[in-house]
Amino acid sequence: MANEWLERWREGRIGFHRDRPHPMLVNHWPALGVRPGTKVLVPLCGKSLDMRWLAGQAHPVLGIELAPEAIEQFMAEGEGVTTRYPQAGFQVCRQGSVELWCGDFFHFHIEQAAEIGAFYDRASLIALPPATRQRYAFHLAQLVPPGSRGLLISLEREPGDEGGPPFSVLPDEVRDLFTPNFQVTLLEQGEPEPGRGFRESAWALVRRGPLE
Ligand SMILES: C[S@@+](CC[C@H](N)C(=O)[O-])C[C@H]1O[C@@H](n2cnc3c(N)ncnc32)[C@H](O)[C@@H]1O
Repeated sequence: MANEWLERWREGRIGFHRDRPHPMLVNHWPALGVRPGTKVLVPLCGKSLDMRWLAGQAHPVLGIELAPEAIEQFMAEGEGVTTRYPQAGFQVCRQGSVELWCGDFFHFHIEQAAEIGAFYDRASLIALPPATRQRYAFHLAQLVPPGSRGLLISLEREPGDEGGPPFSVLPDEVRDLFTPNFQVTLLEQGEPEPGRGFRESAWALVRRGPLE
């Protein structure tokens, strides 16, 4: 799967990338009540402009992405000085308050996640095949402290369409994956995208404490 993503980036097959901040992020993030200054983890971040939007809301951003092309393009399309340094087996690029770690999300561990207090997933869970999604939900839960809030933007394909990525993740699966460690609230179910048949949905997640 990793090779497929690297190939997609090399060949520029990145139909998932949006050229403006996602409307569900813009509409729902403010109501989550994440304090300005809270660092936001963005797993499987691509070169999403959502990270610039979050930075514009006074959030330091830590994105994790496999493909070096994605990170280089993000930096080239942004403004300001880019610094590069190795950290914990990842190559990190920083521009302003956005730092992008190049490597596998599943190799990013709690010791590196110390300052993280919120998270944002658009098209990350749904980029992963079924067997890996459970691992993703568990790994995310390990990285964020109790009380952390996040926004998840998931996707459903038309009934019977089993293709992917992006994979179809139905609301019951979102609940099953995250309920063990998060409070899960459906915020919005969007309309099917014309011509594509995908339908995105926005979810608020709050990391539970050990006794909740
Ligand atoms: C569907 S794209 C979504 C990107 C971004 N979230 C967005 O909304 O544009 C999924 C991204 O995850 C990256 N990816 C896939 N598996 C990964 C992994 N295990 N660790 C880090 N990045 C990964 C891919 O290279 C790709 O850029």
